[in-house]
Amino acid sequence: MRHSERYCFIGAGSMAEAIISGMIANGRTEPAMIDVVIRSDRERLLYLQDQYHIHCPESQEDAIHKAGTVILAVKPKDLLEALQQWGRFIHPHQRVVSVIAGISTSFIEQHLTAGVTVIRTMPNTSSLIGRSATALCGGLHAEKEDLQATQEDFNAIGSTVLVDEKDMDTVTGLSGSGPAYIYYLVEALEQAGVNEGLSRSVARQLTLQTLLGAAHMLLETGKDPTELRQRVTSPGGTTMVGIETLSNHHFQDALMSAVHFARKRSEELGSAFSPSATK
Ligand SMILES: NC(=O)C1=CN([C@@H]2O[C@H](COP(=O)(O)OP(=O)(O)OC[C@H]3O[C@@H](n4cnc5c(N)ncnc54)[C@H](OP(=O)(O)O)[C@@H]3O)[C@@H](O)[C@H]2O)C=CC1
Ligand SMILES: O=C(O)[C@@H]1CCC=N1
Repeated sequence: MRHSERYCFIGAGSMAEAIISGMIANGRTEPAMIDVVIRSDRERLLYLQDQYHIHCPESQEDAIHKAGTVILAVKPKDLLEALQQWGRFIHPHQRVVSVIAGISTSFIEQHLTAGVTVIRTMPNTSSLIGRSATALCGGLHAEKEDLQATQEDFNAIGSTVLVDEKDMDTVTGLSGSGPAYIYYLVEALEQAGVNEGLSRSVARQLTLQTLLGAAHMLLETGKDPTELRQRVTSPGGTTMVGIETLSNHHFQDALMSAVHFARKRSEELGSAFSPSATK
């Protein structure tokens, strides 16, 4: 016997909600097939049940036990407690999918019954609207069908790519945290427009459509970003001055450092949870 179609989320925060919302909206599963296990925040559970009409389990232990896929969606610092609290209800016929930054599949495997399939993923909050960029890798017991099924789950909320586990920290620094870098950029562009005299609503509309248009240009033309940038940059024109100014402020270095240090932070989060940590 392999997996049931039920999903059980351990953790009811922003990432759990983003995935639940995306999976329901995209028809990957039905609200009645989803349970959420909480630590203490009953109001949050009631909110999710009200908002998404997800299942209301009689017992949290049962909800975990009956699921085919158990999704670990707690903060790294809460993982050990969550595994100690709920891990004993997880059995080897289930698939455990972690969305937790920094934590290795081997650490999770070590704290579950021997043989449980563990998949490590790194989605992002754009899951909420079906636009996540998710990378994933399998642990020791993950078979091709487990990776395929998890890819199908996450394809319902965006795109997926399989990577080696050694690359998961980089992925976390790039596309896990990435939406925040883009929002930061948008804040600055919008504010720049306001500083130069535009109304906030006009500045926002122009910024967002520029962002959207550039993303679609990259996706739909398949052209290299350097080529597309050069096409905007007329010799002696405005863009040239803008790009020079960004370069003088080490704009690209700043982004590369952001990804580098976010990756290191992901590694640090994980190093507190090495597989040798006591069971
Ligand atoms: N936010 C993001 O953009 C992304 C986050 N992630 C990863 O997703 C994970 C969750 O992040 P996020 O959703 O932002 O965090 P939140 O703090 O929003 O949610 C964490 C949830 O876990 C619950 N929780 C903690 N301990 C337990 C427990 N023992 N049993 C059941 N539930 C428990 C918390 O409940 P309570 O409120 O009671 O503490 C809370 O509902 C993190 O590991 C993060 O690395 C991955 C990709 C992107
Ligand atoms: O900031 C964090 O730690 C999480 C992981 C990736 C995005 N948010």
